Amino acid sequence: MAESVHLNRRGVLFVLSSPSGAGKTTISRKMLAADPDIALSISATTRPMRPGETDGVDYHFVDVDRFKTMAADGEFLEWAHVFGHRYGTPRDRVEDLLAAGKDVLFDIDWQGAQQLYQEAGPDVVRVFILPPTMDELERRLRARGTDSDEVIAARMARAANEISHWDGYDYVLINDDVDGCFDEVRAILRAERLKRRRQIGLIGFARDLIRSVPEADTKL
Ligand SMILES: Nc1ncnc2c1ncn2[C@@H]1O[C@H](COP(=O)(O)OP(=O)(O)OP(=O)(O)O)[C@@H](O)[C@H]1O
Ligand SMILES: Nc1nc2c(ncn2[C@@H]2O[C@H](COP(=O)(O)O)[C@@H](O)[C@H]2O)c(=O)[nH]1
Repeated sequence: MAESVHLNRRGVLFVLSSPSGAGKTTISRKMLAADPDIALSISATTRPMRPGETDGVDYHFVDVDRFKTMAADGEFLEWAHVFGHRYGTPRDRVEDLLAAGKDVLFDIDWQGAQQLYQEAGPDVVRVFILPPTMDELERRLRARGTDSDEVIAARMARAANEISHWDGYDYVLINDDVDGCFDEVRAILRAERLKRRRQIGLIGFARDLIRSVPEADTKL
């Protein structure tokens, strides 16, 4: 049997953004459950914890002073104000995951996606998730049952602004059906992992293959 070949590859920084309620947390959870090679970047936030959330799992819940210190100390890869609170991506966890050979999943808004792209360029893959309609977006926010009417109104008011950044993304999906959208997200990740520029040592591997043919005609 032929020897199997394994090339290492650069990790993917996989960003999911959407207006609040379109379903990125739902899709993220499915991805993490289905794929041991990708792990979640756990953001720090100053927003209050929701029922069902766990500190250190869903977010690191910190107060404003702590957040400001972390930002001043350069602990964030990116951070932004969203819905009147601060949210940021701690640098250490992302670097540790990449060093361990994992891909990293980010559930962040368009401001974070832009900053991350400035930091890490083509290692970043940006996916934007749209709701099928704005009525359905509001229905999902209400059905989630985690936010007051006031919070839901603020999120709906901001949704159009968030959607207006759709063209800053590499892929745009409509989350009509969760399973269908999840399949599309997985297909994107699978294809992105195979991209030539992510394969470390591919140039040398191809060159050695060519050189291993003594009489090779490499001229066109
Ligand atoms: N395709 C879908 N059809 C119906 N309901 C959905 C679909 N996708 C997600 N939902 C539901 O919509 C609600 C909002 O989804 P979710 O919390 O994943 O949104 P989100 O984009 O992560 O929001 P936020 O930015 O506020 O965290 C949840 O109750 C989820 O179960
Ligand atoms: N720029 C960043 N945006 C983030 C980060 N973590 C989460 N988010 C985004 O905030 C909103 C609201 O999230 P919610 O959990 O309060 O509903 C949503 O769009 C998230 O994607 C972050 O570290 N940086």
